[in-house]
Amino acid sequence: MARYELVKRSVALITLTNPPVNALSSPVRHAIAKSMERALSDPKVTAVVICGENGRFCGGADIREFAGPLRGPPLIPVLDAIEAGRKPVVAAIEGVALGGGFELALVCHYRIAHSKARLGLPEVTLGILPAAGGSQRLPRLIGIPAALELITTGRHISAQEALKLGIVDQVTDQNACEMAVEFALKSVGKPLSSRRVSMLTTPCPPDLDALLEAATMQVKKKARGVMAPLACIQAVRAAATMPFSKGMKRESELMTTLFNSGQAQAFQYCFFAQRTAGKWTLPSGAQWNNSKPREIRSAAVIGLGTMGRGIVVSLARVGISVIAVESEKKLLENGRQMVIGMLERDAKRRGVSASLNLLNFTLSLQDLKDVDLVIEAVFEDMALKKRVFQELSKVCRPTTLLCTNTSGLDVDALAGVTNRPHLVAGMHFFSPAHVMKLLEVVCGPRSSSETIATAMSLGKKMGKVSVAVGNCPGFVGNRMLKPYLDQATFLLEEGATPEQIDKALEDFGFAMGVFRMSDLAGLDVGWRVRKESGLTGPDVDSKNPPRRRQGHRYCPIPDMVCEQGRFGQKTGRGWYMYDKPGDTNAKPDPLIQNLLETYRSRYGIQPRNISDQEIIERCLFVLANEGFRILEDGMAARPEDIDVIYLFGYAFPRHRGGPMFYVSMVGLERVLERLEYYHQAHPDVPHLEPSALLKKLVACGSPPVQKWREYIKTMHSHL
Ligand SMILES: CCCCCCCC/C=C\C=C\CC(=O)SCCNC(=O)CCNC(=O)[C@H](O)C(C)(C)COP(=O)(O)OP(=O)(O)OC[C@H]1O[C@@H](n2cnc3c(N)ncnc32)[C@H](O)[C@@H]1OP(=O)(O)O
Repeated sequence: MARYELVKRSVALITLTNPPVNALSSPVRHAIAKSMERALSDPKVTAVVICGENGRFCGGADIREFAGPLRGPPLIPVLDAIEAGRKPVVAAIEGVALGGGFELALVCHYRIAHSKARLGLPEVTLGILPAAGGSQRLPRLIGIPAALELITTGRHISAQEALKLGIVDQVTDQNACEMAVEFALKSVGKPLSSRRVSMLTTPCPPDLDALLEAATMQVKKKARGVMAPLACIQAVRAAATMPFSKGMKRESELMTTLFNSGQAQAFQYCFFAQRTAGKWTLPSGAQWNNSKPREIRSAAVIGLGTMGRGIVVSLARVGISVIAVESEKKLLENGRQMVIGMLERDAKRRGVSASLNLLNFTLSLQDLKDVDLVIEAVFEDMALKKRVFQELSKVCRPTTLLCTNTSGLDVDALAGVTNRPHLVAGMHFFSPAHVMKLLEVVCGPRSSSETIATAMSLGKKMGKVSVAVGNCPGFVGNRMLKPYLDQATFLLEEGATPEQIDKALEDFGFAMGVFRMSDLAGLDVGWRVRKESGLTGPDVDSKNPPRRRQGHRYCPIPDMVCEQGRFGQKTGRGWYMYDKPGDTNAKPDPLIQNLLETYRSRYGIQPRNISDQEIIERCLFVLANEGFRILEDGMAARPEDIDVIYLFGYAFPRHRGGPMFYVSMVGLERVLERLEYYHQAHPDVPHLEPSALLKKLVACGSPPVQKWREYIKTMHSHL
């Protein structure tokens, strides 16, 4: 777990050896402690260098250990012994020094970093704070403002930025370990007291209170209801106002509170869920580690609407040449200008040059003969998409992969019109596609493992979190969204207002409630889908019987809002009113209030007081209930995949872990009982009926979410 060797006759080289990231697991902590003891007591040793195997210094504490009781030596005394030692210790930082790894570097007397190394204290993103002295040492080393920013955001910084901030002493393009050994030899005999960061006095700005207050306001606004950033601020305050030993005590108290809050578990679950989601499987036995993706050098995107433009940008900025296709000259020109503007702004932000030379624009599908992969992003109309796929089938070489960005149509039906159904898959991006991290990779029954491997790997290359899902209407994300949206509108019928529902969801942790979010996305999109599915429109007899469609309860209020030309922010009116079209400041609209009152009296609905608890339970339990059905149907391989989809595609609050993790924390028994209660009250809403899987899990003693997979027996697994 750590290798000890003597180099240059007098330098003890301690190499952490815990692949893949040299995390500070119990055996590693033990090995560091033993190696340091040996180095400090060996008279031949004059200096020590600590580095990590395989070009990675250290990825921090072993996060998996947080789930159980602490075993092995605690980290803090190990670190204190390094700092207090009488021989100079140099950290040779290659790859990453994160969290506890960064804290390890901070107790070394000198830090040498490779120019490509990245450093940071990402604990806040795991719902905790740097609790091995990081929150106390970093402010002493670089001052309060800079430390506050790094600790509350968890941002990784480059070696160059670390040098500028005074975190590292030297940056090198050469072997950091060899440089550190040379550096260590030169440090022998120099006084160490000023190199012990815990002994430094924190440079304290005169406006400390104002600074901390501003930081508090900022994190409260950015991460509603999240405890960790607030605890980080309190820890930094301790670094500014207390001696080191007292600050360490405060750091530890804050850490204990966070550890027991439940939020830390949710964040840490998210960390592993995100990594688990990349490990896809297909019923054929093909999976992430036995299927080879193809390399994609060139791609085409058909349709330059909002989605198509974002997809072009996502591809071009990772060096893939793109042919963008539109059907009319004006649309093509408009699309070209938008894409170029987006790429230029993106490049400016990242400090690189825009890869405009990778772009080609055309009106003709004939130009797609030689591309490796096509992503179709035309209007959401099956007949149109089928025509495009038939045409592509004729034009593209037989090995070209054909993907669709449909948000819910049958991918296999599209595969069926081509001469290569095995090379067809869905690549469902989320809007705006160059910003949103989620990609649902839709595996049709005929998609080959190579096709799925390629789509997943292309997603990763574009910086997306890709999740493999089965081919069913709405796939995973949008399939679950429908019952959630339905509940929100049923609650309107029953007496709630858009403001009340939004506030309950925002207090739960969503950045935006469902109605505010719908106004942002545009209400016309859902209206068009409802018309196409025969739920509304001139051909539907809305009065006979009222408030029912296709055998189930239906709320026509969203249609009535659209009929008034209220499509959300873009028209300046939606569920809320805005000062002008395009404004984002949502204000309650008396006209909506009026519409709701008129509607209720027309249908003889007596409005009732609805509690926030009912709003949360009905909206979120029904969301998870559909998630259970998706697992039963084999359309998602595991609950982690569903949670990742909701975290990255629908901004589900991370400190709640995702809908499936959330209900597991509420307690499945309670969720079942509440769904039964609501279903009894609303028997015409089938989505409220508890799913068979939920009942089964409760009957089996409500196992933790990581174990649900063992209880899911799907007859027809699609993944
Ligand atoms: C009750 C009071 C308790 C008081 C305790 C007080 C004492 C506290 C002492 C110390 C506390 C320290 C806090 C920490 O250090 S928290 C950890 C901080 N570190 C991080 O957040 C880094 C997390 N990792 C990453 O960001 C990346 O993995 C990275 C290192 C950048 C590498 O990225 P990449 O190359 O893309 O690789 P993957 O992300 O796919 O990871 C590869 C596999 O490694 C696993 N992994 C990564 N980091 C860790 C880790 N820190 N612990 C455990 N496992 C880790 C990851 O899950 C992947 O695994 P697999 O291949 O199985 O999927």
